[in-house]
Amino acid sequence: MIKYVLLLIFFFWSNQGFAQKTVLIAYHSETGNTEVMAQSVEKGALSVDGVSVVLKSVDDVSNEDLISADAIIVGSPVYNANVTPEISAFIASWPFEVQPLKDKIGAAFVTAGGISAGEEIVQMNILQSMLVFGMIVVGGPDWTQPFGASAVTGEPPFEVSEQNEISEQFTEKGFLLGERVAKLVKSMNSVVE
Ligand SMILES: Cc1cc2nc3c(=O)[nH]c(=O)nc-3n(C[C@H](O)[C@H](O)[C@H](O)COP(=O)(O)O)c2cc1C
Repeated sequence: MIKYVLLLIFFFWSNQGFAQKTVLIAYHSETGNTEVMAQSVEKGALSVDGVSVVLKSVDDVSNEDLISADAIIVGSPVYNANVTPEISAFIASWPFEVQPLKDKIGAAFVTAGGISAGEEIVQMNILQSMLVFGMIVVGGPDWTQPFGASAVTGEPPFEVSEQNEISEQFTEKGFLLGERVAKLVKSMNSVVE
């Protein structure tokens, strides 16, 4: 009898979403600011028990990383009110045939020199691209960060020093975004076709 109960538990664990979920955080950073935000997003995701987190620069992300992730959070610096060429090329390289990224959770974070000099546009660009891949896009946990997380790095009073000391107000939003995505991914079971 006990054998059948254990078998049943294993069946549910492996098929009904109890297997450990993975959050992939993929970012590009030239001067370190977006990397600092990515680390805050990572801390937030790691604060949720039972979720594994992979943090990588986009140069190191493989198709296998993308396909095996249950959630993908993309971070970009704002360049001329757009994602950087590296993030654009990264998203353009995502596998598309047979929709392998469909129903994965997607989220975005950015860093920008100026206040309202492109952050929301770039967050939305990333989320819009994710929608093309059939992903389920989410923002932060409340109205103060509806499109994900962003940090201002070049305009007073938020200019960062050479140590990339981003204001805690922004890193906290990165943390909350990572935490939200991890909580959501953990609560998702098998997805409807
Ligand atoms: C070519 C270039 C274009 C940029 N364009 C913008 C922009 O349109 N709006 C803005 O707020 N910041 C802009 N910035 C500033 C960066 O977004 C900002 O410094 C960012 O934090 C850099 O991220 P990183 O340190 O991760 O490379 C630009 C920077 C560069 C180098």
